[in-house]
Amino acid sequence: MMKILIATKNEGKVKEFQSMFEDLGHEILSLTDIEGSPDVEETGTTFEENAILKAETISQQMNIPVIADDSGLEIDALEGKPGVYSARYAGLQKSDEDNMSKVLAELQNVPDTQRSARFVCALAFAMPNKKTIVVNGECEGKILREKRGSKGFGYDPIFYVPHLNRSMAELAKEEKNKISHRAVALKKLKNLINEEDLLWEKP
Ligand SMILES: O=c1nc[nH]c2c1ncn2[C@H]1C[C@H](O)[C@@H](COP(=O)(O)OP(=O)(O)OP(=O)(O)O)O1
Ligand SMILES: [Mg+2]
Repeated sequence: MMKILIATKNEGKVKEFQSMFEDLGHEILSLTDIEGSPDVEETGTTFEENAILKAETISQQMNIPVIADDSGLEIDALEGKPGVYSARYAGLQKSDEDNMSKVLAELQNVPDTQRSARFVCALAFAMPNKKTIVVNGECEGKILREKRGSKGFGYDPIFYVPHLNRSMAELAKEEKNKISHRAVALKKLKNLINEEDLLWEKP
């Protein structure tokens, strides 16, 4: 078993990573376990840039392998917004409720046929003295007219998953962790890590 540090302070992400790494039997730590850990400023303009920034900063500081996740919601009717600014869309207090209210208000007059959106996730895996690996995942859906469900985190209650006919917040965690942008990206990362024998024993 290995300890893997996820460079995030988002409890929702931590839970999902813990659950998705269960099969490999690794212990998942996050910045919420480390007192006084720094908040890495997300100065990038793409998910990839921010994921690399978070992973490399923490990996260099702690001298251990680190995975960072930068993710968000792209809404076509808003030309891709909130995008990389998803967490702070309604302000620096980073409130999921305020962010969802802002999106719902902005889409009030947008018809059902034009409410397409996707969750996007970039994962960066930074190791001391090795080249950082970056992978991406997406999950397509539509923005609902009101919140539905109470599972998950972030924008999940207003994100409708057409092929499951439920909102992301109505899915059991096992269901979300099969189809989410984060799950798609993590699967690619696990494959790369195994292929290149980078870190941990093969499952
Ligand atoms: O599966 C998801 N379900 C719903 N919403 C989601 C999801 N994945 C990302 N999101 C939203 C939450 C937040 O508004 C933004 C991530 O922002 P992002 O900067 O990557 O994360 P964060 O600031 O919460 O934590 P941290 O930077 O410490 O990892 O996208
Ligand atoms: Mg952030």
